[in-house]
Amino acid sequence: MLRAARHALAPPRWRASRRASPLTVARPQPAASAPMPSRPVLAVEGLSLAFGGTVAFDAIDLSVRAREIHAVIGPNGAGKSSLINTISGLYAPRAGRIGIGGHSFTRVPTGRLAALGVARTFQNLALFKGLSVLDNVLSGLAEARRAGLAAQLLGLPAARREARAHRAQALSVIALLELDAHRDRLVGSLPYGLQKRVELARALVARPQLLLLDEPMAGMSATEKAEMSGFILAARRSIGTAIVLIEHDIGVVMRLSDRVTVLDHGRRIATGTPAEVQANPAVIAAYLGLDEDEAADVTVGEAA
Ligand SMILES: Nc1ncnc2c1ncn2[C@@H]1O[C@H](COP(=O)(O)OP(=O)(O)OP(=O)(O)O)[C@@H](O)[C@H]1O
Repeated sequence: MLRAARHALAPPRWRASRRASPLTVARPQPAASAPMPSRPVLAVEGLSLAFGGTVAFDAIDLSVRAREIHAVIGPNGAGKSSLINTISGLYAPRAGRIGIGGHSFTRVPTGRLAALGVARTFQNLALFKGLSVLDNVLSGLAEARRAGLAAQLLGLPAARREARAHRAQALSVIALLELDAHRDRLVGSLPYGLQKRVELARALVARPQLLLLDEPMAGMSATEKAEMSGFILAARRSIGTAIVLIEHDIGVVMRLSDRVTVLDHGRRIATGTPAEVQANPAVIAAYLGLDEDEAADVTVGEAA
């Protein structure tokens, strides 16, 4: 029986023909035409994590360049979320190092993430539902606030200047993500797709060098996914942010990403361009539950 059944990654049409690669997705436009600088903003080396006896991932290398959109994909339980959670300091790895912007850590200090230029979103929404869109976006600048509480309460000039600058920054990202019309609405009153967009706005407001997106399109309709993909590209274009993207929709991944890393059972089995990865027998095998010889026999469609 195909193991694909356990993979939420494979849309039904991929399973229809055993001879069609689940990764065969036309790529309408290259995601990035500009040459990329070589220095990575994220350099993960030999990273391993276990929960007691359960290995979440092992000996993972991952390098993300400035302005790159780098997807991390893999079947359920492959270790994707655990990897992002470790990169953002929520979990302590048992081995390996994480380099961020010239600093190297065995465990990333979560309290310094914003200062390191890293922002993230979560698989499940983590917004202040009783606050407006604007206030939620402003909360993404809480760690950037320099004026002390007393200065803010007393309305001292430095605190007022900072508040004005932060508001302008928040309004600019709200405009970028086309949330202007909803600016003063309570987040809890918005449809789910818009709440995910607010979460993206909050992550972007501090203009991070590196953005970690854990399933930003989960639960979205095809139209909402297309919109969100456009906003992710706009963020990269306008802010220059490098993005690590965990996403189950392979079509989205293939269209958006510059490079893709594939995990399976906690191991990295491939890294390459979308075209390289979708032609890789080990990747096809992981998705279809075939051995590599069988996978080599699977028809792989051409990437544009
Ligand atoms: N907090 C935890 N405690 C114990 N085991 C965990 C924990 N989080 C993850 N795991 C285990 O680590 C492995 C990797 O899980 P992880 O959630 O990172 O995979 P994933 O690729 O993100 O899966 P999915 O696509 O379903 O979200 C799995 O075996 C999972 O059961």
